Amino acid sequence: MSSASLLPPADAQPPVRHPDAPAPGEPLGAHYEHCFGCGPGQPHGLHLEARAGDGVSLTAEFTVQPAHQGAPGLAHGGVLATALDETLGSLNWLLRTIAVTGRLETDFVAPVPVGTVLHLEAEVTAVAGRKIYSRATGRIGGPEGPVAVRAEALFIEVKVDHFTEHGREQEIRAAMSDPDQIRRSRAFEVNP
Ligand SMILES: CCCCCCCCCCCC(=O)SCCNC(=O)CCNC(=O)[C@H](O)C(C)(C)COP(=O)(O)OP(=O)(O)OC[C@H]1O[C@@H](n2cnc3c(N)ncnc32)[C@H](O)[C@@H]1OP(=O)(O)O
Repeated sequence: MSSASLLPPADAQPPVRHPDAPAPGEPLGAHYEHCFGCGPGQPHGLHLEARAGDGVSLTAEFTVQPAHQGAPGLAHGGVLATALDETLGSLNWLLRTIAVTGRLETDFVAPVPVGTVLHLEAEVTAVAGRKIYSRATGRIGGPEGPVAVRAEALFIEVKVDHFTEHGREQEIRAAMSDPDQIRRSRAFEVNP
């Protein structure tokens, strides 16, 4: 049961896949090397790998590591929420919109043991102005296995300034002098 703020308003529109979005099956890659969700430069990060699906949908996988435990041998709930957040955030690549999580509601349906591959799928359900509504599920035992976690979210579109104004200066400076980061950020730029 989702809260009222996750129900799209009456004037919401179906999402529109950007013409330059990666083709279905293509990996999306990391949006930032040091992202805890997807970055290759985070030793204990989730190293989540997402692939574009049809429309504004995607799939992703994340293998639960010993560093991700909450209880002995089981994934921490916050880490599972991170996997859902990252998966849902990756949808914005397909819209070519920069957006951050405003609200994330998570159901933990079954425990997820260490060593498990969490098979995630996510889709944008509606867009209303700056508000992007989406949902995701995570399954264990295979892409068709039982649901272990699910989430609904509201992402809010922001400008690149959101990061440059709020982020710590040393990381912002490092990111802005990294040609790969500039290339990834430009992918989001929308022509006026
Ligand atoms: C370079 C490439 C890198 C790309 C980088 C991509 C990173 C992805 C990483 C994974 C995702 C994350 O974890 S992102 C990190 C976690 N999230 C954050 O840090 C966000 C922190 N929060 C904020 O900065 C702010 O609250 C914002 C930007 C979300 C919203 O502030 P704002 O811009 O002033 O907008 P505001 O007017 O308040 O809200 C706009 C509309 O959204 C609604 N709204 C706002 N927040 C909520 C909410 N929590 N629940 C319900 N509704 C909400 C408002 O009612 C309003 O509706 P109406 O009146 O218009 O109807």
